[in-house]
Formats: sequence, C-alpha cells, structure tokens
Amino acid sequence: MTDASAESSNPPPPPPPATIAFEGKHGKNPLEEASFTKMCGRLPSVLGHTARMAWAVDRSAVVLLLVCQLLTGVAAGVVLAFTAQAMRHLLGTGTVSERLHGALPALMVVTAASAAARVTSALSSYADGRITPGLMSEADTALVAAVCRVESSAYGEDGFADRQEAAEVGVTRTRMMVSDAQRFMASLIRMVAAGGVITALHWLMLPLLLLAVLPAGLGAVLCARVDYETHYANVGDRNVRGMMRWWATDPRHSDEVRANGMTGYLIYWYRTLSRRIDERTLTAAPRMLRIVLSTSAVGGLFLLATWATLAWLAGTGRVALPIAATAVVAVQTTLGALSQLVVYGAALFHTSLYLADMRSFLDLAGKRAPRRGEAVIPSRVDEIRLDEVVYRYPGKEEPAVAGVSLTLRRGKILAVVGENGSGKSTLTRLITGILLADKGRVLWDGTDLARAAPDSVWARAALVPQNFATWPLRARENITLGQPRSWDDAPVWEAVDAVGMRGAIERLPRQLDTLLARELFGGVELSGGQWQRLACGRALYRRTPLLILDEPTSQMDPRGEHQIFERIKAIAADRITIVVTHRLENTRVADHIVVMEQGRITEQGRYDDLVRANGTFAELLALSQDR
Ligand SMILES: Nc1ncnc2c1ncn2[C@@H]1O[C@H](COP(=O)(O)OP(=O)(O)OP(=O)(O)O)[C@@H](O)[C@H]1O
Repeated sequence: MTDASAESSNPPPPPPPATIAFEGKHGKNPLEEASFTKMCGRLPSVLGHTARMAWAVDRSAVVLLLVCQLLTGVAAGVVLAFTAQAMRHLLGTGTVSERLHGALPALMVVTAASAAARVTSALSSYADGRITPGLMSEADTALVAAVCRVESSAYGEDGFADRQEAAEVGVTRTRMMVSDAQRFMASLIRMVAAGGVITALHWLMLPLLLLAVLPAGLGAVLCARVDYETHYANVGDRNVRGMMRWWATDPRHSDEVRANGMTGYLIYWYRTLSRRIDERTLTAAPRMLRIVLSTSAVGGLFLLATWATLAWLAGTGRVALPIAATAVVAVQTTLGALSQLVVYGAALFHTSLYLADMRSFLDLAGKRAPRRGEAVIPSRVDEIRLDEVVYRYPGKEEPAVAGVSLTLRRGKILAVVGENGSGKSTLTRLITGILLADKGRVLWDGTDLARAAPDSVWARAALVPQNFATWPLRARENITLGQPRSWDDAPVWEAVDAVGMRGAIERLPRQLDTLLARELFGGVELSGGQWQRLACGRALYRRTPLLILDEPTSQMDPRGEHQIFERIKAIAADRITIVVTHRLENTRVADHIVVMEQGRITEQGRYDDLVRANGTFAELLALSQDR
C-alpha cells in the first residue's frame, strides 16, 4: 500500500456514472408496436378504469361530477339555442326598443344558463378535489402493498426495479387523471351540444371545424408519444439517481460521506446523471416543436376555410344574417370545446401511458405474489428437515445453496459458519421460506414450505438478519413490530432486559414512547450496538418455535454479546435455534455446527470435533486467533 502523497500529482478525473439502460425483456418501449388507432383505442379503457377507481373512493363525489358534466353540456346547448333566438330578434325588423324587448326573455335565459354553467363548473372542481387525493393514496398504497407482498425472489428478476420506478410515475400521474377525465368529458358534452346547434345552422360547418382542430389533437398525441419515449429511456437512470439521492442524503451515511471526502464525487455523480437525463429530454424538444408547428399550420388552414365558408354562406344569402351571427358564436363555442376535447383527450392519452405502466406492474406484482398452498404451521415445531436443497438467485450462474441436507430439532442450537459468500444467509432464507428451493424440499414437521401459507410460516419464525432495519418507529414498536402480545408493556420490558437495554431505554426522553429517528422532530438516535441489541430484543419478544440470528452480535460490546448468548442458551429448550456467525468462539454454544463452502456443507459436528478435525473450521479458528 502506498502513501497518498506518493500517488500521481495529476490524478485521473472521477469516472462518470455507468450508463444504465432499462434492459431485458421489459426494456422494449411498448409504444414501438402500438399504432395510432390502437393508442387512441386505449382512451375508453382508461376512462373506465378512472371511473371505477373514483367510484370506489367517493361515490357521492362521482355522482356530483357526472351530474355537473351533464348540466354543463345542457347549459352550453341552452346558451347557444337562446343566443340564436335573441339574434333573430336583435337583427330582425322593428325599432331598437322593440327588438331589444323581443330578445330580452332569450337573453335572460342565456344569462341564467351561463350562471348555471359557472356553478356546475365550480362544483365539478370541488368533486374533483374530493376524489383525487383518495385516488392517489389508493394507487400509492396499492403499489406499496403489492411490492411488500411479492415473492422475495422477484426483487432480483429482470426489470422488476425499473418497472417499479415506472409504476411510481404512474402513481404521481393519477393526480391528473380525474381532472383530465373530467375536462375531457365536459368538453365532449359541450362539443356535442354546440355541434348540434351548429349542424342545425348548416351541415357543412361541423366537419370543417373538426378538420380545424383535429391536427392540433394529432399534434398533442404525437407530443405525448415523444414525451413518453423520453421518459422510458430515462427510467433506469432515474431509478439509480433516486437510490443515490437516498444514500447521499441519509444521515446514517453522512459520516462515511464526509470523513472519506465523498461529497464532491457524489454531487458530481448526481449532476452528471441529471444532465444525462436532461439531455435526452432536450433532444426531444425540437421534435416536439416541429410537430406543434406543422399541425398548427394545417389546423389554421382549415379554420380559415371555416370562416370563409361562413362568409360565403352569408354573402350568397344561403343563410340569413341572424343565423350567420349566431353561427359566429356557435363556431367560437364549438371551436373552444373541440380544442379542449383534443387537448384533454391527448392529456388523458398521455396519462394513460403512465397508468398502463402502473397497472402492468401491479399485474406483475400480483402474479409474483406467493401462491404456495394453504397448509398451516402449528404453534409447536419439533423438526425442520432440508432434503438436497438447491437455490440459485435470478441471473446468477452458480447456485448459492447447492444441495444441502440437514435436520434441525427442537431444543437444539445449530451454528452455521463459513467464508463470505458461502451461502449461510441464503440457507437461513430457505429455512424460513423467504426463498423457495429450486430443487429439494424444506419440511417443517413434514409440511413442505412450498405448500404452506407464507404468513403461517412467518408467524412461527423470528429472524435477526445481518442487515437489520433501524425502524423510524417508537422504541416500543421497534420491539413489538406492531404486534403487541399484551395490553401492558411487561413483555416489552422483558425483551429489553434480555438484551441489556433497560438503562438505555429509561434514559430516553419518553422511554418506550421515544421515536427512534434522529431525522424526525422529537426523535433520538441509538448507537450501532444499541440498535443491534434492539433487533435481537424483537426476535426474542416473538417467542417463536424458530429463532434465527444472522451475525447477531457483530456490533456489540463483549458484555452485550455475552448476555445475548446466555439468553439464547436459556431459551433454547423450547425452540429450534440457528446462529450464523464469523466469531467462531461463539459456536461453543451450539449442539451442532455446519461449515459451508460454495453453497455446500463440507464439515459438521460439535466444536471440539471440528477443532480436532483440522479442516476448514480449524483453519478459520486459527486465523481468527493469529494476531
Ligand atoms: N439477493 C441476492 N441476489 C443475488 N445474489 C445474491 C443475493 N444474496 C446473495 N447472493 C449471492 O449468493 C451467494 C451466497 O450469499 P450469502 O449472502 O448467502 O452468503 P453468506 O455466506 O451469508 O455471506 P456473508 O458471510 O458475507 O454474509 C453469494 O455469491 C452472493 O453474491
């Protein structure tokens, strides 16, 4: 190792972030195969889905919304029809006061209908405001629940994390879904009402108006397509950026970031990745501009043709002047409604692209939810047997566990040792049924875990994983994990005592009620070893027939470690206990020790037998003592 000062005076620049592409079978942009008509054909299903979700969230608000939409349309029709009537009087014969007098009733109806339209539009916004928050929370919760419930192996599958990221965007887009759908419906109803009136004036007007706005609609849909393509290309990078943001800003990593001088690199890394994402977005901007300009030009030509036709109809006496005047109003109204129709139609289409990602991820998560069987594990478990168990992680060449047979008995402590990556943690995941064996079987008193209901298995297991969580919950819930065993705190204190944490908890500002999260207001932080003691405390609190501790004391002082192992011995008679450890001295507590190498058990026996055997165990023990 060389001293830093001896390194090159002109060190290389920091490497840019690796290029991350949304790869695998899900890396293919779904739009590449979708035709324009197919894409438009999605709209009814998106509207239907929106309506169903909204209905489940707040029925009365949905009814209010629908009634308001209908009234808005009726009001638009009434305004136009009575405007035509008023025009007939105003542009007819007689004195000014006679003409005004004749038009007055129609004008009053127009005013009342306009006022009603305003009220219904305000009520629509109110209904939208009532539906949208619930809808977003529903979608968000559905996503979180789906991810929590999938088989653990799904996390490592091709594209799972990226599809989850795409689905997250779908959740945020649900915010726009109701208002887009509502505006689309409102403009559709207004368009039908105004279109009816304008067609009554002259049949040619409506097709011309349609031609005037359709190019804009086409442009909006094409822009939505480009926007979605950019989003799709950015999914992988955005996913990594989001993770990195968490790692860089989480207070738990702040010591490492600062003391190792990583701040500059992290910011450079974050900025480079953000720029890469921005670049893709900017590359799309000229394409969007071209689309908007060309479609606007075509639409403008058709609009010109509409006005010219109206002038020609009035000029040649084909329509009377009062009708032509009404037509001007009707053209404006229909044009407004049609423009909104295409704008919100395109917006809905745009939203539907993201929602489709959300739905397809929820479908995927549904398919990857455990479907194992209904067998239930009883509260007493006497034996767990592994028969030639093999497991390979998705995407890996070699199995992490490559044919392990083992019998664990109630009242006995098993220690699992072996070098890093030898498959110890994977073995514990297979024993608890977090992972299901690719080959072979794990039997709990004869029940194959592949046929057992997972919740019934996990109700019988307590696990202290190597990377345990430091939950931002109160101290009490960090022990009970939200599953209290009694109405008082006695069992909680018992678990706290078992791991020697009473003094530390009593010194907290609100004892068991203290929030253990430094980053939250009123929260406090524990030391690494104290957190690990709590993690052990919650496993002991569960009092389950299977207790697994994966490196349970790696951060503890000798007193804490001694206390934990004394406790493990004291309660071992009622359960099957597994301890995974690199501190080989700790395996003295075990009735049986297995040594793993490359996914296989290569040695097994009691501590003294293994020391005498002069194999891997003895070698590792000698290394741990050689200082
Ligand atoms: N979630 C995962 N996805 C893919 N591969 C994994 C995963 N977890 C572990 N592996 C791989 O499986 C093998 C066994 O890992 P495992 O964590 O079981 O080893 P271990 O013996 O517990 O190691 P350690 O002593 O470092 O905790 C390793 O090659 C590892 O890279």
